[in-house]
Amino acid sequence: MLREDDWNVWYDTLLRAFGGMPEASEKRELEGRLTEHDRCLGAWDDDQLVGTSGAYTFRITVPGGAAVPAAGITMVSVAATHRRRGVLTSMMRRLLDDVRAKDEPLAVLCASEPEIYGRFGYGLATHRLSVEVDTTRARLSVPPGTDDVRLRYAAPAEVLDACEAVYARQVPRRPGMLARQPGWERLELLDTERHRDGASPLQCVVAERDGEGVIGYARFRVKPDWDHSGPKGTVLVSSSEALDPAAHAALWRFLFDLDLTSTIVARGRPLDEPWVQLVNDIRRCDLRVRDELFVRLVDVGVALAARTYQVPVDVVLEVEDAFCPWNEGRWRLTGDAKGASCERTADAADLVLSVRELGAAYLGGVGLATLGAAGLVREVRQGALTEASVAFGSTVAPWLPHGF
Ligand SMILES: CC(=O)SCCNC(=O)CCNC(=O)[C@H](O)C(C)(C)COP(=O)(O)OP(=O)(O)OC[C@H]1O[C@@H](n2cnc3c(N)ncnc32)[C@H](O)[C@@H]1OP(=O)(O)O
Repeated sequence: MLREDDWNVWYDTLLRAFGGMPEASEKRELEGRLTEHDRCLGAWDDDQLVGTSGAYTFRITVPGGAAVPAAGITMVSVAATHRRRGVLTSMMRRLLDDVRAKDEPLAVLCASEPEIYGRFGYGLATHRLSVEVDTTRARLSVPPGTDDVRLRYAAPAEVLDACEAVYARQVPRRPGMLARQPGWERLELLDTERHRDGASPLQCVVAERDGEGVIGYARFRVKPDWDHSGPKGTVLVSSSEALDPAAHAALWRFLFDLDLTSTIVARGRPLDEPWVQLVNDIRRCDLRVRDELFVRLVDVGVALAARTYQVPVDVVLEVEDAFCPWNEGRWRLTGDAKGASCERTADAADLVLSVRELGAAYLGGVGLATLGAAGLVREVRQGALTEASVAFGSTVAPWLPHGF
């Protein structure tokens, strides 16, 4: 529990661990408001604060569309003077015990470094696509209906509610997305000098169709540049959502065609980004995959029963979980596209795996068969790995549009 008086020293301790750059006052103020002070931890050495961490009370979309309670572990730092003495380990112990006590079946986080959290049972469940497109060469062939979509510029704050309505309709459609908590929409509009990094203020274009209102939006900045051969500006895309293929194509064609620019940079797109299928020259897009969301099943039975499965599945999982031993043992998972149950069983195991692999596969973005091929899932009953892998899959790539 963080006392109001401790907030500034707590936040400064956190910032110092990330290099000590000061935050713009509007960002600091917003972070202060979004932080759940009753879920923050501090580690103290006498009167010296040497560790910070906390949790947000989220709901995350899982395959099938349910919004499942998940603790968003965040703001983890240990003072460099006290590193590698187990401070993070003791804070994670406390955090996960608290998550369990609150009956949240999942803990999720974005890692500063991917190596840190596997030891605590977090598996890498979603990835993000980063692109740097040479728009002097890459062009989009758009689907029918694209020209019926109207685009207009709008001040980002003025159309925020309409954009949020689009966002809210996307949340149940894609595993990994977080139901927006009050206040979080303001993060999307933060526009400090640090955010701009030499580019323009945040701009917004909304997509509309007669009778339907706003059906998509793109927020971006433009960084102008010129050399001896002419203009070579960059479009920096910060967020974009669209409700249908035509709106998506219209927005991205606009971004590709902006005058005086020759590059689009977008850092956090879903792996199944549709415009990638429309581009004439994929080699000009420089697609890179990065880690995004790590998932930890805190209550294996509740978590596995909360999602649905692409095809009927009946499998006994033997789960290893040294850090949260209450999950260890055998679980019978029975489910299909309508629902599932997951109960303890004394039956023989079909698959043996650690809770980390279960977390990686949970949102349907990483195949159990892929993990099995890496030697991380052991198949005891022949055929069980393929059956379970197909059932756990998702037709939509899981994705988290923003970090936390
Ligand atoms: C969700 C988030 O908020 S992500 C942000 C994480 N924070 C940062 O990256 C800020 C800068 N770094 C730090 O503050 C710290 O170095 C932390 C928080 C990453 C680690 O804190 P520590 O107290 O040093 O970790 P702790 O001593 O509990 O280490 C536990 C184990 O993890 C390992 N470990 C810890 N950090 C790292 C790392 N960055 N890379 C690789 N291994 C690591 C330790 O070596 C140790 O391994 P061992 O058990 O085999 O000996």
